[in-house]
Amino acid sequence: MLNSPLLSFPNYYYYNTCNMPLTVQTFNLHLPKFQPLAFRATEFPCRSSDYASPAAIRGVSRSTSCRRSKVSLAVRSESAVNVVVGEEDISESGRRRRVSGGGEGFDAIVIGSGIGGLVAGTQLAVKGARVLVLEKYVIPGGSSGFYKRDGYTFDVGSSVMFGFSDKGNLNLITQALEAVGCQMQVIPDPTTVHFHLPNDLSVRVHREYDTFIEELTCKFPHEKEGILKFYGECWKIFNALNSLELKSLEEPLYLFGQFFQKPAECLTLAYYLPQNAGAIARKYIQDMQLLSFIDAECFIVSTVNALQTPMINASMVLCDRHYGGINYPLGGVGGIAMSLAKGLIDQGSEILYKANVTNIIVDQGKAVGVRLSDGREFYAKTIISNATRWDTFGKLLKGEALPKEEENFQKVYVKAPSFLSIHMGVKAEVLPPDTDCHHFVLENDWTSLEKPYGSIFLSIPTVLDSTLAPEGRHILHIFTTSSMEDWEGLPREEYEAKKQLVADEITSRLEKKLFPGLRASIDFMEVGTPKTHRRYLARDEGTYGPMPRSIPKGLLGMPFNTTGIDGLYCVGDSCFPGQGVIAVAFSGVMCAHRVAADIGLEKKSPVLDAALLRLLGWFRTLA
Ligand SMILES: NC(=O)c1ccc[n+]([C@@H]2O[C@H](COP(=O)([O-])OP(=O)(O)OC[C@H]3O[C@@H](n4cnc5c(N)ncnc54)[C@H](O)[C@@H]3O)[C@@H](O)[C@H]2O)c1
Ligand SMILES: CC(C)=CCC/C(C)=C/C=C/C(C)=C/C=C/C(C)=C/C=C/C=C(C)/C=C/C=C(C)/C=C/C=C(\C)CCC=C(C)C
Repeated sequence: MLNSPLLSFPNYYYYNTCNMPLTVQTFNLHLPKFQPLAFRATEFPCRSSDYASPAAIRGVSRSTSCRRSKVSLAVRSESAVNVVVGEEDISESGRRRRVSGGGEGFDAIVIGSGIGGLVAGTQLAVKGARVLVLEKYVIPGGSSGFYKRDGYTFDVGSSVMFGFSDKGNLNLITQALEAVGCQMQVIPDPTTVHFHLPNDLSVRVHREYDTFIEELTCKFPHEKEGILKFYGECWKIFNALNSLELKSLEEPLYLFGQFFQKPAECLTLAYYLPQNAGAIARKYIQDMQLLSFIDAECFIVSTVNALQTPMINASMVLCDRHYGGINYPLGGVGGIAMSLAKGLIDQGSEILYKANVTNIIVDQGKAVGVRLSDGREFYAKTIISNATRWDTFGKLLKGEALPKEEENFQKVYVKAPSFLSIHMGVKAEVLPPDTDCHHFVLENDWTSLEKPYGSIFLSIPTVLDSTLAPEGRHILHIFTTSSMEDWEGLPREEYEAKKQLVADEITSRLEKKLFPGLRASIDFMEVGTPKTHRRYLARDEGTYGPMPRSIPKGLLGMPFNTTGIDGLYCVGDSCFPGQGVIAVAFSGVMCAHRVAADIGLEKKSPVLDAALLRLLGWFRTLA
C-alpha cells in the first residue's frame, strides 16, 4: 500500500513503484482541498529494456475513472505509475473534456535538456518554480552530451567552451552552474584554434590578445592599423556587453533599468544590433586574404562568412577567448549538462529521460501541456521548447496555423547544414609534440570555405585532459559541414559504404596536412552523418541551427523567447542570439526571466510588456 505521493502537486501525482514486488497496489491519494472529479492512471515499465519495446508499453497502459480519493490498481512490479487527477476528465479513449477548475501541475515544462533547456529550467527552479524537463534521450545535454566507447569519452559536439571563466558578466556557463551550487574544474586552453589556411597561411589564436595580434600583424604587416581598428571595435562591443547584468531583453522593467544605469553601453549595443562583422571589417581592411581570414574566424562559430555574421556575436567570441579564455571542463563537456541536471533535481524539480514529446497540447489558444509518444500527458502553466523552432512549430504543434512571427523568422533564416562527424581514437605518437587542441583546416581554395566538406574542424580534447582516452591514446573529433540530402534514401549498404568513403577522404586530408601516418594509427572510429544528428538530437534535418538566407540585419531578425502561442516559449539556438553553448545559455537565462515574470516570480508590468513586445515584433519585421 502506498500512502503518500512522491510528488503532491495540485493535479499531478507520480508514484514510482520500481523495485516493489507487488501486483496489486492501493493508492491513497492525498488530495488537495478541491475534490477531483476524475483521474487517469497509466503504468510504465521502469527497466530500460522494456522501454525499448513499444509492445511492452502498449501492453500495460490502462486508464480508468473514479470520483473517490482511494484507488485500487493492479500494476506490475518494476513499474512506475503516473496518476493525473482533477481539472480534466481523461476518458478511456484519451479524449479530454474540461470538467472543473483546479491548479496546474508544474510551473514550467521544458521540452529537451540541451544546455538551452537546462539553463532555462535551472534558472527557473532557483527562482522557486516547479520545473519538469522532458528529454527524449537517456542522458542530458543534447549536442553538448557525451558518449563512451572502448575506454574513450567523446564529446558529442565540439569542445571549444566560451563563457567558462571566473570573471566578468559573460561567463554564463560558470554562472549557470553556480546558480545550482555546482562548480567544475576547468583546464585553460592556451590556443583557441590553430588555423591552417590556403597559401600556407597558418595562424594560432593565442589566449593572450597581444600575442595573437602580434602573430596576425606579422603575417599582414601592411594591415596593422586595420587589424587593430577592427578587433578594437569588437572590444568596444564586448566591454559594453560585459558591463550589463544579462536578463531578458523582452522584459521592460529590466531593459529600461539597464538603459537608465548604463546608457552609453546600451546605446552602443543598440547601434551594433543590426550590423554584421564583414561590413565593419571592410571599413578598415583591404587585403582580400586578411578579409578571408576574418570570414574563417566567423565561419567557425556561425557557419556563414563575416558579411552574414552579426557583429555582436562576432565580438562576443573574438574577445571572450582572450578575456575569460577558452576553458575545457575536466572529464569532458558532458559534465556540464550532467551537473545542471543534478542541480535541477537538488532544487526540487524533475527531469525524465526517454520522454519523447510528440505534441504540445493547446487549449483555447494557450499551451497547457505536452503528450509523449507513449501516451503520458503532463500539464504546466508554461511550456518551454528547447527543440528547434522548425521542430516546435512544424512537428510538436499539431494543427495550429504557423504564427506570423514564425513565418517572418522562416523568411529570414533557413536551417544551417548539419555535420558529418568522426570520433576517432588514435595512437598518441602520431601527434607531434605541442599539438594544439583545436584546428581548422581549409587547404587550397578560399571559395571552399562554406561548401559541404570544404573545411575541416578538428578538436583533440585529450591534449588538455588525458583521462578521456585510454593510456597512450588520443581522441580526434573531426567534423565538416554536410547536408541531409547527401545521405537520405540510401540503402543501408550504400549508406555505410559512403560513410566509410567520406571518412577515408577526410582522414587522408588530415594525414597530408597535419599528421603523417594518421590512418595507420587509428584504434577506434565512428562516423555520424546528418541522419545521426537528426536521430539523436531530434533536430530537423540534423541542422546546426539557423542561418540567414541572405545578408541579415545583424541580430535584429532573431526572435527572443516568447512566441505567438500564449504560454509557449522557445529556448536554444533558434532564438536570440543563435548557435553556441554560451549563446544558448544566454537564451536560457533570458527565457527563465521572461517566464518567471509571467508566472509571478519576478516583477512585471503588463502595460509596458504589451508595448515592448509589440515594438520588438515591429523591429523584427525590419530585418
Ligand atoms: N562550442 C561548442 O563546442 C559546442 C558544442 C556542442 C554544442 N554546441 C552548441 O549547442 C547548441 C545547441 O544547444 P541547444 O540547447 O539549442 O539544443 P540541443 O540540440 O543541444 O539540445 C536539444 C535537446 O532537446 C531534446 N529534444 C528535442 N526534441 C525533443 C522532444 N520532442 N522531446 C524530448 N526531447 C527533445 C534533444 O534530445 C536534445 O537533448 C548548438 O547551436 C551548438 O552551437 C556548441
Ligand atoms: C532590445 C533592443 C532592441 C535593444 C537593446 C539594446 C541592448 C541592451 C542590447 C543587448 C544585447 C545583448 C545583451 C546581447 C547579448 C549577446 C550575447 C551574449 C551573444 C553571445 C553570442 C555567442 C555566440 C554567438 C557564441 C557562439 C559560439 C559558437 C557557435 C562556438 C562554436 C564552436 C565551434 C563549432 C568550435 C569550432 C571548433 C574547431 C575549430 C575545432
